[in-house]
Amino acid sequence: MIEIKPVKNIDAAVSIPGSKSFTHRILIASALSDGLCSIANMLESEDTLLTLSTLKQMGVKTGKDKEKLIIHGTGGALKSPGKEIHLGNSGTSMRLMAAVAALGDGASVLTGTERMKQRPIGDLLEGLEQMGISAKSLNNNGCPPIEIKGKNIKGGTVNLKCAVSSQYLSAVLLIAPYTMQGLEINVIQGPVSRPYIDMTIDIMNKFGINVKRQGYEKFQVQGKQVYKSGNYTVEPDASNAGYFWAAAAVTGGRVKVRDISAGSSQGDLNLLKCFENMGCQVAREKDGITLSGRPLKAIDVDMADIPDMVPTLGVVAAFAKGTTIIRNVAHLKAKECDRLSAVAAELSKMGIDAKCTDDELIIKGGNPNGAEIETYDDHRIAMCFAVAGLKVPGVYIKNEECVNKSFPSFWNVFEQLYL
Ligand SMILES: O=C(O)C1=C[C@@H](OP(=O)(O)O)[C@@H](O)[C@H](O)C1
Ligand SMILES: C=C(OP(=O)(O)O)C(=O)O
Repeated sequence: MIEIKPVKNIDAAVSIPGSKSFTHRILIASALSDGLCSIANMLESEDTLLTLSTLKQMGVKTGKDKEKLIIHGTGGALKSPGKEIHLGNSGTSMRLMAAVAALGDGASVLTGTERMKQRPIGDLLEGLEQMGISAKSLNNNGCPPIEIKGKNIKGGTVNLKCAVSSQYLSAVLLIAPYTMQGLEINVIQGPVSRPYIDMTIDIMNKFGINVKRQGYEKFQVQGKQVYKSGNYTVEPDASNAGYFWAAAAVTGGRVKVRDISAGSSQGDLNLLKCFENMGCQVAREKDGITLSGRPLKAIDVDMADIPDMVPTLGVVAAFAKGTTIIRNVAHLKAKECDRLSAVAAELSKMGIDAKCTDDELIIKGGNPNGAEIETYDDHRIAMCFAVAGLKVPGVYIKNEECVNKSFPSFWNVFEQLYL
């Protein structure tokens, strides 16, 4: 357990490690590419290392060139690992690698933590089956462990439900170039978390693959193609930058996150718009983005597209004047923990009137008190409640090492707020 000490007059500039979502995608596209790829500034965290080690177990060779990771592309010819693959509680690894495993030469079994065994994947398995892949939930409950058997994937038309997770669509898109007939994907529910689909297509384009699309409803990719190898640099993680802008918002200070660009396809940058609507000032510059805190007022906001920023905004809302309503976020119940209940419970411990419905979080701003915060083994709960402790004495974060999932250096960067 770690105690967070309050701090006044924050005026800091911080650097954030590479994006988790881009790292997963670049690792996969590189592994399936036609030659040598180099990756600079990749995120080395629990989750991204799970994706990398799974690729290695599927026969992908890697090396190092100074700080860069080198990946020898396989052209899409993967071998099946021959033993169960553990993907921890990394939903992105589980969903994306479920599709990639179909390129293996035999069966692959993917599993994870007890929580992962409760996180749904059935709609993706149905989609994979429509492409001619055998995809089974081994406990017949639409959750991991799963068994995938593919090889020469037929492709064709897939009707995909993406009301629970956009990762199902990203997964199917990423292997679409490796199908025989190409793929036409019709999204028949959702999608939630839409910017992650744009990020997937962004990476596919950078690796030389064209995706035809009609909004978020229909996607077409030609078959029998291979990703082009090249050199890639991972941009800083916008979701993890959010905690540092939140620190400025809550304390009335100023924090610059270096090297993050307002033009990025990372949807979580839209958290900044929420903070502006709450009264903060944002300067989007060439070398980074700075947020200056001001007196906060409540907002009414739809966060379906940026689920990972809900806990962050929830904590900031506890310090705002009025009642904040965060709408259309049912998918938060299927994350590392049930994040709607977790945020409401921990804010309540801090003396804040906070409650959730099936798809909303409702927070009445006030004067939070200190508390021992339960983190539910969820990195984002640990990081966003740490922000509250910058303003309120007596905030303790339990199991603080759970930040390793996406941001192992979080506590070191956090300390820079005290300099
Ligand atoms: O594709 C991705 O990289 C992600 C998609 C989102 O999940 P959902 O689409 O399940 O909401 C997000 O919560 C997760 O952290 C990363
Ligand atoms: C939901 C998250 O990750 P994943 O789905 O990859 O476990 C997250 O990082 O907040």
